Amino acid sequence: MSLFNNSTLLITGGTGSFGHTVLKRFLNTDIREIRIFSRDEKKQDDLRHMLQVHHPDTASKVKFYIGDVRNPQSVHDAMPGVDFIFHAAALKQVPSCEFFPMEAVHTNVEGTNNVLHAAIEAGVKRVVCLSTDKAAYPINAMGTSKAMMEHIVRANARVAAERGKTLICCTRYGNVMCSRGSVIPLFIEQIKNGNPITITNPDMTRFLMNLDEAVELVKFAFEHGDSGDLFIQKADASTIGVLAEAVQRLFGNTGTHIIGTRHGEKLYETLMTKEERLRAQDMGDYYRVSADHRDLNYDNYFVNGQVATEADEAYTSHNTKLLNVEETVQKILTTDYVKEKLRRQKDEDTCNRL
Ligand SMILES: O=c1ccn([C@@H]2O[C@H](COP(=O)(O)OP(=O)(O)O[C@H]3O[C@H](CO)[C@H](O)[C@H](O)[C@H]3O)[C@@H](O)[C@H]2O)c(=O)[nH]1
Repeated sequence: MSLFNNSTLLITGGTGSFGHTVLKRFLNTDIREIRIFSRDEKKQDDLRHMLQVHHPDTASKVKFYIGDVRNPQSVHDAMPGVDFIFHAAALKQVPSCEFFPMEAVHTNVEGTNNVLHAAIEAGVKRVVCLSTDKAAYPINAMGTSKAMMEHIVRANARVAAERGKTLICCTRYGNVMCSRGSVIPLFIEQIKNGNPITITNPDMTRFLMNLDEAVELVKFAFEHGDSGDLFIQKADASTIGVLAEAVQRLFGNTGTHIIGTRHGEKLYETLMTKEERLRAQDMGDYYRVSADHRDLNYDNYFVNGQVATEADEAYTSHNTKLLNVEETVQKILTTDYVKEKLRRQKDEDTCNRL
């Protein structure tokens, strides 16, 4: 019997890549209902049809709610009967949030607050919120809004823990390979169209994760999280130059074109700050960073002597293991997206030969 036995799971932003992967993982379990909450009726309709075609026996477990995390009433209306929430709804594109930062505030900051207030009010048992490495030492609007989201998670977790019903925690992960709007699908399309691939800066590094790993992290947080915890998955990284070569090795070389760093981009990402690293608990494949459970009466927590406040180094995509081209090829081959694109390419090649 799983932890989800006979329960209802709500996924905000449920029609995205993360939601699809959660459905793939949980649909055939003893879960009672998966509730998809999102804004776009077309994406919901596409998902509904996909379920009808590929999962006719279990499709009825999935229920669709049109709404927007920005709208507290729509969030409230989706809550009755919910046991657990994976909060994935977000604006996540760095350049677009730079141009429209208030939109990031509305969705990532206010939207998260709406979800957590509604969850606490409805007595939801557990909520896992999804954050990003861009929230650690943020320099762009998207990362800053996600950093604020993490603070809102901790503040609401504290209130919820006092009331004793809802456990709220958070996960933070790096780039999810082949998620919507990300660089690997762009490189593949550019190659397929015979164009050079556009590289911002070949020396930039990014943590690489696949969608299954992202879901695994959320599941780990769900199973092991205490109130206000932040969970981080250990991950390898690669430079964008190496990533580009790996994609070219699989799909062909149509040349490269350097376009320069985009608005708000960092040379490398930080998954865990120096301050968090000092108090992180190593849990094998994951780190747990517990919330500071003191209240505002600091006199009660007086400690003699000097207390260290930071580790020597943050955990970054520059100082984690950097994959070489072959290792990056193997890593990107773990994604369904790349496997499917290669299979189609092979079919097209066979057709052309006939
Ligand atoms: O034409 C391009 C576009 C991007 N890149 C580089 O490729 C890397 C990855 O770019 P993505 O656009 O895929 O990802 P970002 O690091 O910008 O992160 C974005 O995509 C992630 C998904 O993996 C998360 O959603 C994240 O929140 C979101 O900001 C970056 O170093 C970027 O500079 C290029 O070289 N050429």
